[in-house]
Amino acid sequence: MATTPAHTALWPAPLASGAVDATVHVPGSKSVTNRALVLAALASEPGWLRRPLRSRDTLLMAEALRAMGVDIEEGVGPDGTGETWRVLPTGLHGPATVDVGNAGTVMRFLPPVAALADGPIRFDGDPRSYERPLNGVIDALRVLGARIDDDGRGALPLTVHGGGALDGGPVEIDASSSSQFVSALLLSGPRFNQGVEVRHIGGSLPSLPHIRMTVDMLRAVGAQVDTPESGGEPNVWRVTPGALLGRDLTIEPDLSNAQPFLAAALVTGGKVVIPDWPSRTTQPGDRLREIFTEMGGTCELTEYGLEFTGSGAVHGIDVDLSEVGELTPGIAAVAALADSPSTLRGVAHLRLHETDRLAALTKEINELGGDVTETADGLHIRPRKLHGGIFHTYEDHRMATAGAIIGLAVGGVQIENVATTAKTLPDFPDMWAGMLEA
Ligand SMILES: O=C(O)C1=C[C@@H](OP(=O)(O)O)[C@@H](O)[C@H](O)C1
Ligand SMILES: C=C(OP(=O)(O)O)C(=O)O
Repeated sequence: MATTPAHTALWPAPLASGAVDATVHVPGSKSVTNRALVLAALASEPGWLRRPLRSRDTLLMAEALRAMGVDIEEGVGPDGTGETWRVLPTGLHGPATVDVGNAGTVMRFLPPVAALADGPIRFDGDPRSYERPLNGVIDALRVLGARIDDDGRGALPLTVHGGGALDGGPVEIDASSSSQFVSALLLSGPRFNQGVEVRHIGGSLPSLPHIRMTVDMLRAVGAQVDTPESGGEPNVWRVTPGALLGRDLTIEPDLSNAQPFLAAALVTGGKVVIPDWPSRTTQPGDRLREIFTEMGGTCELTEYGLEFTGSGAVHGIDVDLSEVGELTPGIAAVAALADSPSTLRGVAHLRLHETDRLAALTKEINELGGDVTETADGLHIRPRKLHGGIFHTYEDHRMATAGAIIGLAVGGVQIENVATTAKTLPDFPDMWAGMLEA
């Protein structure tokens, strides 16, 4: 059960005075930015990231790579159009210390990179990072030839004793607690002497679109990857050793961070346009077009972006979210305001995210008068008339944005520590106010 944290600053979530009608420019994807940084750091030539996300998770990733010797210059692009990061992969060096904060992508993607460095890399992070599973990465790296000092719990803190190279080869892991274990091994795989063959042997694997994102981005920088989808065995991914190209990559908007704004259109019966919504993407947030349509909206994807319109009615939904777990808090918030019950399934692994999201959503929605129960792998949400109160966020950015969605429709909701949105969307309070003023 999530315990109630001490109150920090309270942010009065704005109540919508009517239907929203806004265009919201959403910053770059966390998942794409952090993969792009890792791949550029492992490449054999310089690369560029255009419109990267600047948030706690991505700045921690950049800082960690810099600590290992990678040169990352942040600036404005050659054509003057927005922010561009230039990555100069100048070798991976230790000793170094990496602060992972509470970023799953940093704590999972970087130990394999550290194994390629020429000295010890110490990993530490927020208290919650000690509780998030890392055993799949630690055990696999040992099988692949790395030396790691940890305290035996399969979690942070730890030191990877980089030896300048790693054998690589075949490895079996149970990635049912996080798809990031698979992504982590694949991302560095081209740089292992024998490449890598990752075989998942546990229960069902969550967040498959994020593994597809890893594979697509590896292929885009020249790696050869065999996957279950490309005719390989189920649950087996193979990466051939080889040099990676430096690319000039424009980062897509973060579609999971578009979620609260789309939800605002849904719950107020308004309209929100998200420019630059990609026509083809591996981001899980793309599933919102279908999920929020089933919950009462309509959407149109044009060359300009996504236009999403609420009908005024909000319906409950019965949905398996195993592929798109990070969307759960926002869907739960909308479901709490719906005209019929919802069942959200397939997301037991959310107990291991920034906080135990199933416990936290249940507790916080119920404290506003809701009727939510936890199941083994999700939530039952029976909408009831809600009232104001403090919505605790447990240092979870998606709890904060979920609370803001409820606050649009329920007066007197106060979000504790809205600043925690800085993990992936530092401008959230201003963007939210801007949407309501538009
Ligand atoms: O690889 C990624 O970028 C992510 C994978 C998913 O992790 P899990 O598989 O641990 O849920 C997702 O929830 C997280 O927000 C980002
Ligand atoms: C689970 C999430 O993050 P992380 O990358 O820290 O796992 C998330 O952003 O919802």
